Amino acid sequence: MPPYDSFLLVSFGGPEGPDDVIPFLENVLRGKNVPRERMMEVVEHYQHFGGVSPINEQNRQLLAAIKAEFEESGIDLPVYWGNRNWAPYFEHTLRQMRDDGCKRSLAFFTSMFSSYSGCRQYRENIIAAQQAVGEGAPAVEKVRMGFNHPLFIETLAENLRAAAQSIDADLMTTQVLFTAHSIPYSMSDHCDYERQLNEACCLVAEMAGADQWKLVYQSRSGPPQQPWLEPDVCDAITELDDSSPLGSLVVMPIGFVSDHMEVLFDLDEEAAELCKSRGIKMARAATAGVSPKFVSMIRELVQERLSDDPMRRALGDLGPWHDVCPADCCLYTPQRRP
Ligand SMILES: C=CC1=C(C)c2cc3[nH]c(cc4nc(cc5[nH]c(cc1n2)c(C)c5CCC(=O)O)C(CCC(=O)O)=C4C)c(C)c3C=C
Ligand SMILES: [Fe+2]
Ligand SMILES: [Fe+2]
Repeated sequence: MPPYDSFLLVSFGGPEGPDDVIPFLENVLRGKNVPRERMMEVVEHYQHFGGVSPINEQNRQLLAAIKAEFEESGIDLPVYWGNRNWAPYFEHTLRQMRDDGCKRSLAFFTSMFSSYSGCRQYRENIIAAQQAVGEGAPAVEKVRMGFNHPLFIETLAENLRAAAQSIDADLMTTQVLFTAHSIPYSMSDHCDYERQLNEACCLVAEMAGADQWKLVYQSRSGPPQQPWLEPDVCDAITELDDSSPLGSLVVMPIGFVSDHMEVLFDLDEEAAELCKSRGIKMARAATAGVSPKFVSMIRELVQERLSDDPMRRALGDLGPWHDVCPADCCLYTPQRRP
């Protein structure tokens, strides 16, 4: 194998104007069992913010921060960026990389937890793009999942403490809700999504000194008869507040690496409104975004693959995740509508 000669940021993509919203969502939902009405609801969320998702701008900033971090650490790899659902698409990026002479690339996926969507589907997308580019397309290998990396856990623990401080809440007594994207059981049954999420929540809560926490879900898209991971964040707030008034609440979107539309709408609008109507003081903790420790974690995940050193840093009980996905990693057999 040739040595690694480039870095690829692999992400989701988002619309950059009102006319992009429907074609973007059609890309997202291709092959997924999601009713058209749910898609139209999400169209409204995006249009509410002018049809622009913050995710692309966040990825541009992340890429610039990674480039600077590599330069500072003496890592001599050019950086590239490709998306699943919006430009720059993988095919375009891989073609550019081939033209620039890249043969073998290390990729970071903007998903910290294993699932079809965050692991296997990206690998399938990259294979399809390599086939489309044809002869000379670079090989792409992903770095391991970073859900239990000390620098990820430290970043979130700091953000959790800052959110609690912003509403004068004591984390020893305040309810914390960690949220992640809900997925259908047909997906979660074949991956370690829940196990990794629970581990990361435990580690962040322990490091931040948060005693009362719960993992909940958001952004469910499936038809009502299909089971998806629960409870939903708003149902959880209602239930907890009904059983004993919450007073204050900290919500941390642990399943998302940046403040994109799902965070802005489902948490900063919907959950915040619910809390306001119930007199609950709510703070939403920041995502990892481009915080220096998170960028350093990405650099460390790359550096460990460039060296022969088998050392892999990880906190908790699950150990460092695999460098190379096994054949059955994150399978998904969507139940299609008849
Ligand atoms: C069957 C599973 C999923 C459906 C249906 C689904 C619909 C859907 N998702 C978005 C927007 C985003 N989803 C993101 C992450 C994400 N989505 C799923 C699963 C489904 N989404 C998972 C398991 C994950 C986490 C792993 C990952 O891919 O990141 C993100 C974040 C992406 C990022 O890079 O941060 C967005 C944005 C929409 C609009 C949508 C349809 C209604
Ligand atoms: Fe999603
Ligand atoms: Fe996987």
